[in-house]
Amino acid sequence: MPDHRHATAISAINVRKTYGKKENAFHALRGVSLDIRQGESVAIVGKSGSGKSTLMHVLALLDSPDEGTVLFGDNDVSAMRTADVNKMRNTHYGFVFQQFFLNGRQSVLDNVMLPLVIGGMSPSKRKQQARAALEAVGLSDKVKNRANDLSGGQKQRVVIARALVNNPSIIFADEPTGNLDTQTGHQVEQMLFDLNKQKGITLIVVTHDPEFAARFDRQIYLVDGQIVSQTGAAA
Ligand SMILES: Nc1ncnc2c1ncn2[C@@H]1O[C@H](COP(=O)(O)OP(=O)(O)OP(=O)(O)O)[C@@H](O)[C@H]1O
Repeated sequence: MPDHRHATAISAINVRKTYGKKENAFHALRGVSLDIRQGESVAIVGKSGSGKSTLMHVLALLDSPDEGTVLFGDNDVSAMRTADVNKMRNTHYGFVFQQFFLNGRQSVLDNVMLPLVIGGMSPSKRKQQARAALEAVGLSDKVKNRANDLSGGQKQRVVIARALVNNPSIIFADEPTGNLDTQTGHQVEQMLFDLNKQKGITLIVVTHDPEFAARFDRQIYLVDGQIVSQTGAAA
């Protein structure tokens, strides 16, 4: 068996991203290169406007760079067709993003099943997988509740269950504890690290919180769209 523990999960090579044109152009990423190993936990940190979310979106294949490339394993994403990129993202990635809201009027189960509906899985199989994901985040008793009728921390656990439901190899999270009180935030943090350590899921997180960032294998600091330093045991 090949040893995948130190294999590269994602690479960015000289990635540049500019918003707007001419005198309104804003260079959000100015030549970012990095490798993230399978099973690694990485925090992307930096001031507001430094390019954290832009980098996350590019790595997560939700946005494409203007220059440079992203590799997912051995796949050069810039050479792939959009439909294949979408399929790869849907199969391998899980998202804990604030802009991917839950549908408050739908049941918890329906919300968690959504990525599998998009992936075309059969109804009985997707129900089974969604229940397993909800069990993993301790919400088996809320399967039938409307998502609106949950606390903030429970909602975030539903979002994590939805991120987990396709058994992803990577989870991307943008400020996953941003709207939560300290104690609930710590529970959500712990849940993400447990998935990283126990299931070997690569974890890539944007955060403003220095204490949270310090718990990752590596911290990547962005200033004005460039990586200025990397710290941590894995740096
Ligand atoms: N769609 C867009 N159009 C124009 N400018 C944009 C767009 N998206 C982001 N920007 C600009 O690019 C820069 C980087 O934005 P980004 O969201 O990546 O920063 P961030 O480090 O995640 O910030 P925050 O911590 O405030 O979320 C910012 O100055 C922002 O104004």
